[in-house]
Formats: sequence, structure tokens, C-alpha cells
Amino acid sequence: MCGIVGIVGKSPVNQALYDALTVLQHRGQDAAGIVTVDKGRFNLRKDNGLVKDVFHTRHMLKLTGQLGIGHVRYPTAGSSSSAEAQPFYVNSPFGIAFAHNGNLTNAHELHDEVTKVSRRHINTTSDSELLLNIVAHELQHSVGMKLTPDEVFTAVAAVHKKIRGAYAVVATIIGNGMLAFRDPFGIRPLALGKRKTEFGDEYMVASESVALDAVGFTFIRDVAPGEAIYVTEAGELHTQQCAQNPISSPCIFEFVYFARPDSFIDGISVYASRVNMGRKLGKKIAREWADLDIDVVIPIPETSTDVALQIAIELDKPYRQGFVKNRYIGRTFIMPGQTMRRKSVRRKLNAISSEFKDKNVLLVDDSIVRGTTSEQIIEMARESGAKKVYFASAAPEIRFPNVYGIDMPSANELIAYGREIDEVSELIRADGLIFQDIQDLIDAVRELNPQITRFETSVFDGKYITGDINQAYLERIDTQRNEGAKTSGLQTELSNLEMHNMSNG
Ligand SMILES: O=P(O)(O)OC[C@H]1O[C@H](OP(=O)(O)OP(=O)(O)O)[C@H](O)[C@@H]1O
Ligand SMILES: NC(=O)CC[C@H](N)C(=O)O
Ligand SMILES: [Mg+2]
Repeated sequence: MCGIVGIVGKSPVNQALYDALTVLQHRGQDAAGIVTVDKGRFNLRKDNGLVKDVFHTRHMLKLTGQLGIGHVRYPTAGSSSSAEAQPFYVNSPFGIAFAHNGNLTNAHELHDEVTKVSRRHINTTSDSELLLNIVAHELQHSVGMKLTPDEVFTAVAAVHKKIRGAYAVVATIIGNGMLAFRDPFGIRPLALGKRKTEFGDEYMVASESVALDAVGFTFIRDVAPGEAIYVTEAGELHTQQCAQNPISSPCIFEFVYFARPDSFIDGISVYASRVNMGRKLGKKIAREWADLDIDVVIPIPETSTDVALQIAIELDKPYRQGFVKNRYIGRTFIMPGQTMRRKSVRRKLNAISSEFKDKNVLLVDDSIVRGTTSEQIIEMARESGAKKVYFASAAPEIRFPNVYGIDMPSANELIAYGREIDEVSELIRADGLIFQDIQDLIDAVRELNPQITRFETSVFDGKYITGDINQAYLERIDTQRNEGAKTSGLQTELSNLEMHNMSNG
């Protein structure tokens, strides 16, 4: 998952973009970037690293201008090279800088079209650079130096027809304004906000509403699936539905893991959805494990805490913080390699022995993906003297690869792939393992906005909402992006030109 943000302001936007990216950091820890527009020029700073490490005072001082966009990256295509950090740039038409959250599922076909038909140069292996060039190609049909909202929306409508997959996008177009749009299924989130100033209204889009809160913008609404938002440099807001058959189908994994609990996505409080997940899973545990002697419920920080507390309430058992999280280590699941992820679990979490000694503990996590966390945490609980260690997952078994912006390209790497629950339980060495039912997960989220009739749930049921995913595609992404490919160098570290990028020095 990546995080994107864009602001058309009435005063310098560099600090607000930076602050917004820091609260979107949980969506991508690999690279960060900001582009601002000032006097008809782009100022760009992007590099691998966390927001606080990428932007130093000397960069911030150069990021002048009242319009800009930003990105935090978690790679799902191409490599982790700094050359694939976003925003990306093309010089024609007008000069466009661009940031994307999601993953295109027809990138392979699009590459041929962009290079051979449009004769555009693609300098990286990132699907986002391709998407930028498709947007640029469609905007090329406009006339004159000032885009009309109609021309912008016609271009977005044409882009929707060409591309498949998940995309929430923000772009700045020199001399014109800021464009943002969301795919026709609304798989990835995008929120729109506004701030009133004495000089007029400022507009902002961001992956999560929490970014609006952090910089003092008021949430207006979610960008609708398929909709485009165009804000001119002067601050006029234009919106239009640009997709033919938009059907809201948000990614359910945003609610399980990705998003911050204080965000609202498509009218749903992420926090409330997690409390609901805890309520439903707690009831299932009470039903199916009635004879189990659980002494205490312990969350695996950080994302599962809201779920675990509600499970403890349902079971009428004490809730204790048995693990302390090192606040200086980021999320382990979105780290780029399995070696790094494995090492980080113990550096990140440490047990408070007294909470485990001679107790039967129920550990709760939001999800079990590769099993990296659960296996090590159960071992830590036992080392701390736990008698029995039971494990509950707020999400169902994850058995299918993700193709929409979550880096789970290979079924073989998923611990529940091809395995029954008791086999997974044995592998992670739990005394008992229980998963949320898929329908309960859907209900937990949907109850908070019944207008949404379906969710993107492919990692649990293998039903890919865009309808274009076949075995050949899954095999291709597996070969390109599985652990072996990443470590054997098949995914070459590009050291290509980082054009228009401020250096580290
Ligand atoms: O089965 P795995 O492959 O280990 O993946 C699942 C784990 O990874 C995530 O935690 P993470 O450390 O990324 O972030 P968090 O602090 O938000 O829980 C998630 O919350 C689970 O704990
Ligand atoms: N997680 C994402 O949204 C990734 C965006 C894009 N596919 C990239 O790899 O840079
Ligand atoms: Mg976790």
C-alpha cells in the first residue's frame, strides 16, 4: 500500500505535505517524495527511506510553492530502487508530476502500447510510471495551454478504459492545477478535504482522512469510485464521474490491517470496524472454544489491540498488554524482504514475562499472512512461561495472492495456502488456532455503511473483483516478485537517472 497526498493551497504547502506524509507513513516505509510547483517549475525531492530521513531542512526550504503532491511507497511492482520512488515526472504535455497508490493488472500489455504506439520512454519497471504516461498521452489531446475541466475529465475517462487494477492517483499539471482520481471499483481509498483561509478555499486529497485531520483540513467526502477531482491553480474545484460502471468495492484489508484506526474510509470508521471484528470473533471463540481455560487475552501490537480488547470483553476475561512495542521499529509486514521481516519481529516486540508465567494465554492478531509474526510471538510467550498459547486471527485464512497494491505476490509464501487450520496451528506451534469467518469479517465492516454492497476480498476467497486475473497472470507476478526473485537479483536494483531530483548532499 502506498500513501498519497495533494494540496492546492493559498500559502506554501511544503510543511503540510510533509506532516500529511508522516501520518500516512504506515502505508509505505520504503521511499518518500514531494513535488511542489512554483513559478512554472517543479521542485522535487524523493529518495528511499522514511519521511523524517528523506526530507532535511535544506530540502524543505527548496520545496517552495502553493501547490504540491507527496507519496510514501511500499513497492508492489518493479524494484525498491530510489529511481522508482514517487512522484514521477513527464515533461509533456505541460509538465506533470504524479503519485499512485495501487497496482495495475494489465501493466504488461500497457507497456507495449505506451512504448510502441505512443512512442513514450519508460525509464523504470514501475507500473506507476506507465500509468503517468498513459494519463499524459490522454491529456495530449487537449488544445491550448489551459486545460478545461471537460478536457481533463475526458482524459480520465479514456484512462479508465485502458487500464485495469487498483489505482488512487494524484497529479499536478504545470500551469493548470491538481488532478486526482480513483479506480471504478474504489479499491484503494481517497478522501477530499477543504480548509477556508482569508485568501480563499484550499483543497486537499489524501489516502486516508487522518492526513486531513493532521494538517487542519475538514473532511468533505470520499472521492467516489471512478470519480475525478480537478482543482485549478486558482483553487476552483471541479468533480465528475468518469467511469462507465463504477461499483464501490473497497479493499477489506484496509480495515483489517492497512489503515490507521482513526481514519474513515468510504464512510466507515476503521476503528469501529475493528471493534466489530473483535465482537464477532469473540462470539465465535465463546461458541467453539467454550471448554477452553483462557486466563488472559493479549494483543500483538499494534494493529490488533482494538480487536483484542473487544474479544476480552466478549469473553469476560482480563485484557493485558503482554508485549511492549519498540516505537522506533516500523511495521514488519510491509518491509521488503523476509529476512528483514523475521529479524524485526524480536527487535520490535518484547514480552513482559509476568503476564505469561503459568497462564493460558489467548494471543490476538489482526491477520496471519506469512506467519512470521505469529510463529515468533508464540515462541516468546512460551519462553516467558505460558502454559498454553492459543491464537486468534481477526481476518480469515489468507490463501490467495494480492494483485491490487499489497505485496503478497506468491501463494506459496502464504502460510495458510494449501493447508488446513490445524496444519497452520502446528506450524506456528499454537495449542489452538481460530480464524474469523469471511462473512463475519464482511459484516463487521459493512454494518457501518450498508450502502456498500461488496468488498474486494480476493486474498481470502480468490475472487478478483476486476475480472481480469487468470492463472498466467498470477504465475507471472509470482516469478517476478517472489522472495527468491527479490534476493537473487532478478529484480535488478536500477541505478538509472534520477532526473530533476535534489541530491542527498
Ligand atoms: O503473518 P505475518 O506475515 O507476520 O503478517 C501479519 C502481521 O504483520 C502485521 O504487523 P506489522 O508488524 O506489519 O504492523 P503493526 O505494528 O501495525 O501490527 C500484522 O498486524 C500482523 O501482525
Ligand atoms: N503499494 C502501492 O500502492 C505501490 C504503488 C506502485 N505499484 C509501486 O510499486 O510503486
Ligand atoms: Mg501486527
